Amino acid sequence: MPEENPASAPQEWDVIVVGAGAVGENAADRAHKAGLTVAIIEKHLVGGECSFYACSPSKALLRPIHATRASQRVQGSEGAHLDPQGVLARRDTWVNRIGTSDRFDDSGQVGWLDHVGITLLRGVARLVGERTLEVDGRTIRARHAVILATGTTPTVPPIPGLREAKPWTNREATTSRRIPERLAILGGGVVACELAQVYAALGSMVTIIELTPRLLGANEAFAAEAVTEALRRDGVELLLETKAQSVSRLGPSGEVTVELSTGDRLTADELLVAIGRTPATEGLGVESVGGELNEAGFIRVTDAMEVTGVSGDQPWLYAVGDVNGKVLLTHMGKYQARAVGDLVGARAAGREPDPARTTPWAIAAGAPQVVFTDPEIASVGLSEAQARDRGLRARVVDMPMDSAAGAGLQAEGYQGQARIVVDEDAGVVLGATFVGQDVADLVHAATVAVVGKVPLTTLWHAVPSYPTMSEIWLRLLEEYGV
Ligand SMILES: Cc1cc2nc3c(=O)[nH]c(=O)nc-3n(C[C@H](O)[C@H](O)[C@H](O)COP(=O)(O)OP(=O)(O)OC[C@H]3O[C@@H](n4cnc5c(N)ncnc54)[C@H](O)[C@@H]3O)c2cc1C
Ligand SMILES: NC(=O)c1ccc[n+]([C@@H]2O[C@H](COP(=O)([O-])OP(=O)(O)OC[C@H]3O[C@@H](n4cnc5c(N)ncnc54)[C@H](O)[C@@H]3O)[C@@H](O)[C@H]2O)c1
Repeated sequence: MPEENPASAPQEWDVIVVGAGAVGENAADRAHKAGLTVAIIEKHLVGGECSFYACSPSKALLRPIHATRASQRVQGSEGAHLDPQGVLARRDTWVNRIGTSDRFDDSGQVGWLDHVGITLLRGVARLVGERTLEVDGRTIRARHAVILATGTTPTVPPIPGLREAKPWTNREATTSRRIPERLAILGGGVVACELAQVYAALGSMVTIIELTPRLLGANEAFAAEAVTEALRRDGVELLLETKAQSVSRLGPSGEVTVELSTGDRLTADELLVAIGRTPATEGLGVESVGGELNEAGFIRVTDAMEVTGVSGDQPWLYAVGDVNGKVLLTHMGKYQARAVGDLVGARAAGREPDPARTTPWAIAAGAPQVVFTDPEIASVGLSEAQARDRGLRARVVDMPMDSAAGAGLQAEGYQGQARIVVDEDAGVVLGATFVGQDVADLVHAATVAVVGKVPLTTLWHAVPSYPTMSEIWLRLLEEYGV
C-alpha cells in the first residue's frame, strides 16, 4: 500500500497511532494483527529515535570498540586495532545514511508498513476531540482507539548561554562524522557513559560533568563503580558533584567554555547535553481531551496504558513508550505496545480483555537493561535498597564473575562481578546485576527468574552449560546455600 495522498485518503481508521518509533510501529502492528485497520502518523523518520539517533547508532559505534578490546584480552589475538573511519562507516550503514549527506533512508521501515497494510501519514498530529486528530490541517478519526507513542526529546536545562552555544544532543553525538579534539559531556547517566567511551576510544579528550557524587545513579553502586574505573582508564576526566553555571561559545563554531560551580572553567570543542529526556507532548492536545500529565510532563496512564482523565464512554486514548515515562527503554515500550495492541483488538471485537495478556504487568518487577559500555552492566529487577524500600526481607549474594570457568575463557584475567537479591520469605530472585565483558545476554535468564518468580530450589535444576559464563548462576546459588 503506498503512502497516503492526503487529498484522496479515507478519513477514518479503526486505530490511529501517533509516532512511528519502534514503539508506535509495534502498537500498529499488533492492532493490525487483531484485524483492525490502522493508520500511523510520523513527522520525521519511521523508526524513530532508537533506529536513527539512539540505540542503533550508539551500539553500532560501541561494538567495534568492544570487539577490539575483547580480542586484545585473549592470548594469541592481541593484534586487533580500532579504525575510527571504519567505525563511523559501520555506524552509517546501520542507520541507513544516504551517502555523505545528513539524511537517513527509512524506506526499509516504510516498506514494512506497506507490506503489512498499515497506512502511513507523514505530518504532525494533534488531538482535537474524542477519537479525532488533526494532521497538518487535515482532520481524521479513529473508530476505536488512538495510541500515542510520541517519545521524548533531549532535556536542555536553562543554564545561561547553553542554548545559544548550540550544544550537541544525542542526535549530533550519534551522527557526527567529526571526532572533536575535546568533548565535554553534561550528565553522567547511560547516554553520557556510552558516548564518552565511544569518543574517548575514537580519540577525543572527554570530560564528564555530573551533578551527583557518582555516575550511573540508577545502577547498583558496585557496577557503576566498575564502569567509572574503566572510563578513568580510558582517559575520561570525571567532574562529579559539579554544576555547569554558564556556557559560552566563541563565534558560531568556536570552542565552548563552561563555567563550573567549583570556580574552574572547562574548554572544549563540543558540549554534549545528556541529562535525561523531556516527553514529546507539546502541542499534542492531550489535555484538550481531559488527559493528564504528571509533574515532569509525561502522560499519566493506568497499568493498562489508558490515558487517565480522558472523556468518553469507553477508554479510547492510550499512551505507550517513552512518552508515558514508565521506563525509557525500547524493549519495554514495545512490550507496552504489544499489550495495548491486544487490548484495543479485544475491546474492538467486544471481547472481555484478559489482563494477564493485555496489561504489561512485568514493568512492576523492574525492567531489564544493558549499559553497553566496556565493561557492560546487565541488570533486572530490584536492587537491595529497592527491595528493602518495598518492605521485603532481602539477602544479597555477590560472586566474582571469574568464579565461572566460562569467564576465564572469554578473557585472560577477566574482571567482573555478579549479584542477586533474594526474597528470603518467598525464596525467589528479586533482582540481578552483572558487570563485566560480554555479560549483556546473561540478563535474560535473570529476567525469566525474576518475572517468573522461579523458586531458587527450581533454578538449581536449570543447569548451565560448561564452560559458559552462565555458570555464574551455579556459583550464586551455591553461595546462597541452595
Ligand atoms: C543515545 C541513546 C541511546 C539509547 N540506547 C538504548 C538502548 O541501547 N536500548 C534501549 O532499550 N533503549 C535505548 N535508548 C532509549 C530508546 O531510544 C527509547 O526508549 C526509544 O526510542 C523510545 O521509543 P518511542 O517509540 O517511545 O519514542 P521515539 O523513538 O522517540 O519515537 C517517537 C516518534 O514519534 C514522532 N512524533 C513525535 N511527536 C509527533 C507528532 N505530534 N506527530 C507525529 N509524529 C510525532 C517522532 O518523530 C518519533 O519518530 C537510548 C536513548 C538514547 C538517547
Ligand atoms: N543502553 C541503554 O539501555 C540506554 C542507553 C542510553 C539511554 N538509555 C535511556 O535513555 C534515557 C536517557 O538517558 P540519559 O543518560 O540522558 O539520562 P539519565 O537519566 O540516565 O542520566 C542523567 C544524568 O544526568 C545527571 N544530571 C541531571 N541534571 C544535570 C545537570 N544539570 N548537570 C549535570 N548532570 C546532571 C543526573 O544526575 C544523571 O546522572 C535513560 O532513561 C535510559 O534509560 C538507555
